[in-house]
Amino acid sequence: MTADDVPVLEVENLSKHFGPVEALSGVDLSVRRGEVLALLGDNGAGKTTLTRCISGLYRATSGTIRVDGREVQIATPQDARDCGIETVHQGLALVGKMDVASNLFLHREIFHRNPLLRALGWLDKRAMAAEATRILEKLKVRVPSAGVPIERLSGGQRQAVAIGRAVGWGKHIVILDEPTAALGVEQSKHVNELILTLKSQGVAVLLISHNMQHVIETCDRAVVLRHGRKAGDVRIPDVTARDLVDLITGAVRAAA
Ligand SMILES: Nc1ncnc2c1ncn2[C@@H]1O[C@H](COP(=O)(O)OP(=O)(O)OP(=O)(O)O)[C@@H](O)[C@H]1O
Repeated sequence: MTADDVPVLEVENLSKHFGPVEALSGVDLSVRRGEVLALLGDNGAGKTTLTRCISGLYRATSGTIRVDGREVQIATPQDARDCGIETVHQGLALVGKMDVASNLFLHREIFHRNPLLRALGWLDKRAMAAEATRILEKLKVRVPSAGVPIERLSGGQRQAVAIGRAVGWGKHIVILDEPTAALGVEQSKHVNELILTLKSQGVAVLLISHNMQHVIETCDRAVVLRHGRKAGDVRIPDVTARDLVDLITGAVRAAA
């Protein structure tokens, strides 16, 4: 087995109960390097609960999570980050008044090289802007400059900056929670292109989406949840958008 055959992220028999509510029951999934896996399901199917267990916001009731073939214990968001898992939540958690570079470096600021200025908490803004520009170029993200405040960017550009922050630090597993939900056609196209760029750079992407066309265009495989259980694990080239909707809803179509 080569390194590329080992899933970078593997979830086995994962369950999460909230009191009597079985939000997830015995769910398995795996994602490989450079693979985009869609996580699909109707409202309440368990998608958010599953990604929260992987990103350390919830503690699973039972089950195993492996990263690069090794079992890991994820009890906090920091544990998930330490394993190389970053999540871009729908709220994005960007600071509107701060510029692109400062947002990319939030909690990872580069301090001034001069020891005195460093001790006073001065940031090396020039180094941060240069590194931010490098990250954005690598991801082919187009923003006017690293110095522009986030509040002046479009929704798609903000999404791209949030994704850049997630993967710009060598993280190799990224969970994207409906990244195009609030975007128009053109902006969604850019975000989908960014997802394909991540794929080409070997990042494993777990994508929650309700947009079947986007799933068909960007994903390699889809895991479908229904009432907290896995209802399907399909290769995208083998299915149509209609097949995916049927798996999500549990509809049984008469044979043609
Ligand atoms: N904190 C909680 N306490 C109790 N029940 C919860 C909690 N979070 C989720 N649930 C329940 O778990 C089930 C799965 O919810 P979840 O939010 O994971 O679904 P989802 O697939 O993400 O739905 P949506 O697409 O609407 O966001 C639902 O029945 C929901 O009511």
